Amino acid sequence: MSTRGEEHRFQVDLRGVVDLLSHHLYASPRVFVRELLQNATDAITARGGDEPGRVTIEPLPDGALRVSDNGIGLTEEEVHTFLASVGRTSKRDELGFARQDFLGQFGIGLLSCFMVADAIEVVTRSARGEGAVRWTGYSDGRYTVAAGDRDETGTTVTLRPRVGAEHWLKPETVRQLASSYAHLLDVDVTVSGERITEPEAPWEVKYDDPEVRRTALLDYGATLLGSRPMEVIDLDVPEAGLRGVGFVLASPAAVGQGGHRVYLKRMLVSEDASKLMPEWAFFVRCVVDTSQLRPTASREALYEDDLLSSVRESLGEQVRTWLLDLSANHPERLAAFLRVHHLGVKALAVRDDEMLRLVDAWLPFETSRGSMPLRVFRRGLAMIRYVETVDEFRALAAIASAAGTPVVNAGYAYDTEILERLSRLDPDIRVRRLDPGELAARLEPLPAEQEITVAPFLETARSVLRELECVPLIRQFDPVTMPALYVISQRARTQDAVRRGREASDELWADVLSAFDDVTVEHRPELVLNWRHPLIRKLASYPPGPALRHAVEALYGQALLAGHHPLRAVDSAALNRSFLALLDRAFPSEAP
Ligand SMILES: Nc1ncnc2c1ncn2[C@@H]1O[C@H](COP(=O)(O)OP(=O)(O)OP(=O)(O)O)[C@@H](O)[C@H]1O
Repeated sequence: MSTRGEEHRFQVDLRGVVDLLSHHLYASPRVFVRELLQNATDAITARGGDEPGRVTIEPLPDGALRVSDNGIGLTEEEVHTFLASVGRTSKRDELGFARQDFLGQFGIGLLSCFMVADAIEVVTRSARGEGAVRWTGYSDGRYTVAAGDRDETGTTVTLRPRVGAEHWLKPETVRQLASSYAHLLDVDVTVSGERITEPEAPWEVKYDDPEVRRTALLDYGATLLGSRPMEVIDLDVPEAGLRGVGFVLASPAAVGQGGHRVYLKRMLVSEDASKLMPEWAFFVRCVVDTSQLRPTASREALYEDDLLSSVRESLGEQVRTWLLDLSANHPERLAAFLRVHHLGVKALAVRDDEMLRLVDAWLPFETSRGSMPLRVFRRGLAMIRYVETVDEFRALAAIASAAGTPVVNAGYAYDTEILERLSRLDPDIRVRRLDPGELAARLEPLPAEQEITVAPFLETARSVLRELECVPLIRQFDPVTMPALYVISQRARTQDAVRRGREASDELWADVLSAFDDVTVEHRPELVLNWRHPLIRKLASYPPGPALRHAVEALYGQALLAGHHPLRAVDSAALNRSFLALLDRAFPSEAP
């Protein structure tokens, strides 16, 4: 037996290959139009010279489609080599890399025509001389070569539709596909005699007035996006031969949603390309043309390589620069931007320090000092305090601010995470959730001699509130319009939760939970009565008795309601009881 066996060649079954392409490579048969156009433009590039490139697309009355170019053409030998072997291409160098001038590189593009055609006829005449050649390939793998009938250099490809795929070759379909793929090509492309190519990419058109250019580009964005974008950003990455524009959407977008329109050497690759921009720039939709990025084999997406990742970085940088320029020179436009995209920007600020900085400097937060960016709010404060719910903010903002403890309302999505991350911008920034208990402790007590005079009233209040598991305090605070404030400290809240859990659970759990219940110290919610309120002063001078007890219950209920605290059954009962009793006192007898 010889060590070196007989050599054989692979037999490739064309039907299997086409099946593979149509089911696993291309998303839709529509790409055959692009592959034909790409081959034609590559051939025009290969020919060079001064003659303007022309591609003529003609849907024929019998349902066939004819695509002609005045490119370099093929000799008979090349026809055998390139058209009849899968994976052969004239556009790769010896090392297998795609040559700079062409987009084709795999030698499979023409096969995509078999998704819509049973037969492909190529009539070609090479610029290198020789006569014209006619090659006809069939989807079952046969092909024929004969002398062709063609005088000018170039190639004509004719597709005869396969049964069921006729609609792909219809004039309207072809026109629409060709113009979507090829409208930016710098060769002349016509469909049924109508020119579909534009002389220049919209972002390359020169204008004397930058405002006129901006308006024209925004109009262009409107036609692409279906609604007018709010801003347009020029994009330029020379090392990737990339130029284009980014449109800032005028309505809120979600992170990771919607892609970009990418042209490769002016041929559309994708209307929905992802990964071109960093994730945080979710509010931008790009339209770019690049000469250096690589397409995937289907040419429907960009190949993820080092160049793409450096492009992404540099585009992100350009959007950042634009944002910084906006904040420095057009604050009103930045404000408009944030009004639309604040939620997305906040979502990113939780992960991206640059966005965090932007939020800190520019995004208005609701605070007890009014609506302002955090950077302004925290000026001169050793500690940023926030409350976690909108209700808590409504209840505490005025008091906190009067007590010299300004607070931020962190009751909306991402607020707490953003606040807790602020120290990443500056390690000196300290942030803490406001504990209402701590706030109560900061309210001003009464002078000692006054304390003594209010002692009897406080005693009545204590006995009324004991049943409601609450303790009274008297302090003087602003706003004077607030008679009483219900305060539940974080520790009281925890203790309360444990107790409620224990009541609702079985014995075993009750034992487990009681281990957490620090019985040695009672942390009760507090009802802080405001000495500055005239009603409280009046009540303090009142003799103890049922009227005073009902007044305390009513104040308790009102404070719960004002702070949007949940009402337990006992709380509602106290509120009802006091309300009716006080009404009854207001109308002691029948009307005269
Ligand atoms: N219109 C044309 N004019 C001249 N040569 C052509 C034309 N169409 C195809 N060819 C030749 O046929 C070869 C194979 O074309 P095909 O479209 O299958 O692959 P490709 O363009 O080389 O690569 P890709 O698979 O990436 O498109 C090309 O390399 C080219 O040499």
